[in-house]
Amino acid sequence: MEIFTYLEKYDYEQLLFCQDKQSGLKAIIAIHDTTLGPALGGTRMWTYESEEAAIEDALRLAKGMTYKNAAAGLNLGGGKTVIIGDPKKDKNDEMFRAFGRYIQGLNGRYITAEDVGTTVADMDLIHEETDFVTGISPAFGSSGNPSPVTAFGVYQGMKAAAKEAFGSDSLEGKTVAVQGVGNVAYTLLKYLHEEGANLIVTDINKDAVQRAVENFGARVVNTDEIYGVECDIYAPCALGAVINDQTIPQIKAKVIAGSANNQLKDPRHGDQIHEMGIVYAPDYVINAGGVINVADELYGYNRERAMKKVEGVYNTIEKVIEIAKRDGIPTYLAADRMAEERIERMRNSRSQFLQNEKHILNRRK
Ligand SMILES: NC(=O)C1=CN([C@@H]2O[C@H](COP(=O)(O)OP(=O)(O)OC[C@H]3O[C@@H](n4cnc5c(N)ncnc54)[C@H](O)[C@@H]3O)[C@@H](O)[C@H]2O)C=CC1
Ligand SMILES: CC(C)CC(=O)C(=O)O
Repeated sequence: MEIFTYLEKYDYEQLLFCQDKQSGLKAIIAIHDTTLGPALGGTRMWTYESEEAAIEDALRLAKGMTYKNAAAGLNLGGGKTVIIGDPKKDKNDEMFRAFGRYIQGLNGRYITAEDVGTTVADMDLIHEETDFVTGISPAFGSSGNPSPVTAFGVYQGMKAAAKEAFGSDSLEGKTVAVQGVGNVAYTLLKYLHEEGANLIVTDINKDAVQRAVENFGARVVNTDEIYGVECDIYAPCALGAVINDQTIPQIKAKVIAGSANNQLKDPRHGDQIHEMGIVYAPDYVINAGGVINVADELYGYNRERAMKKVEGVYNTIEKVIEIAKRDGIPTYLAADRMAEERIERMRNSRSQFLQNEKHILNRRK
């Protein structure tokens, strides 16, 4: 990859490589756009096939955060970190402390939180070195683990998409195929089970699948069978690029609504599912609950206020569907337009993000 060509093409502001030999830290922080405010996005720890794959993931995820935060109405820009390593084997306290110092060095241009492979305990270690971290332990006045709140937002967005596809937002009796039964999906399954949905699940982790069977009566399928199962709603809740040339011909669902980031392998896959009449709830709109929740920490965290805002994911999905119908475009494009228009309006009145006391996480103390 020609890095500067890529950065220029998609208008990235900054890409940082952070290395600490002692702890084994190899982190990549990507800051896409800070027009709306400091870049807020989680830290993913993953075993990447190559350094190039890690860079690409950081860049794609950071751009996704710009759009997510803009579409959610947050005054925040987009950034993301990936740490190269196995979250089950390669973590140590010094690694997250070293990473925290790198974040501190950015002086508020980037604020982090959890993502796949990182936990509240990891955020607490980062917090030893910097205040520019959210989703730390509630004992610090923080919001804690964002995953259950992300799940609540996905549940709301799924209902709004179901309303469009089936004429009612009730999920009772609907069959939902959930791919990945991790932190977000587990709580999502709980909401769906409580509403009387039939559940089909898959995961590479057998224990995770077993929990879903025991607690929610879910039926299990193999990981490669989930795309083609008979269902009303397909909920991708594992990793990205799952809507692609191989999977699209198998999909029987009328709605795609799940938490995974970057679900479309390429934009043209969004066009294809639109042509098939599938109601697609754009990933970064439906999964914004977590970031809406952690962003509330900037105002002194208030759980009730945060949950009220997350409930708004229902209305945002409705709005995206409305724009798509009005303009005769797929929902992924409608969401992009909505986000880009908001950023453009702000860009016209202010350019680069400038640190001020509003962005310092001192009010939660
Ligand atoms: N945690 C959060 O608050 C947010 C998460 N997301 C996105 O939602 C997705 C899930 O996040 P979490 O639940 O936090 O992650 P997680 O790591 O807890 O769960 C992911 C699950 O997917 C499973 N998995 C991995 N590869 C698979 C495959 N090929 N087939 C089936 N299952 C597979 C894993 O075993 C794991 O159980 C990710 O894409 C994440 O970026 C997006 C917004 C916020
Ligand atoms: C997990 C969130 C708090 C932020 C994030 O990185 C995301 O929404 O993908």
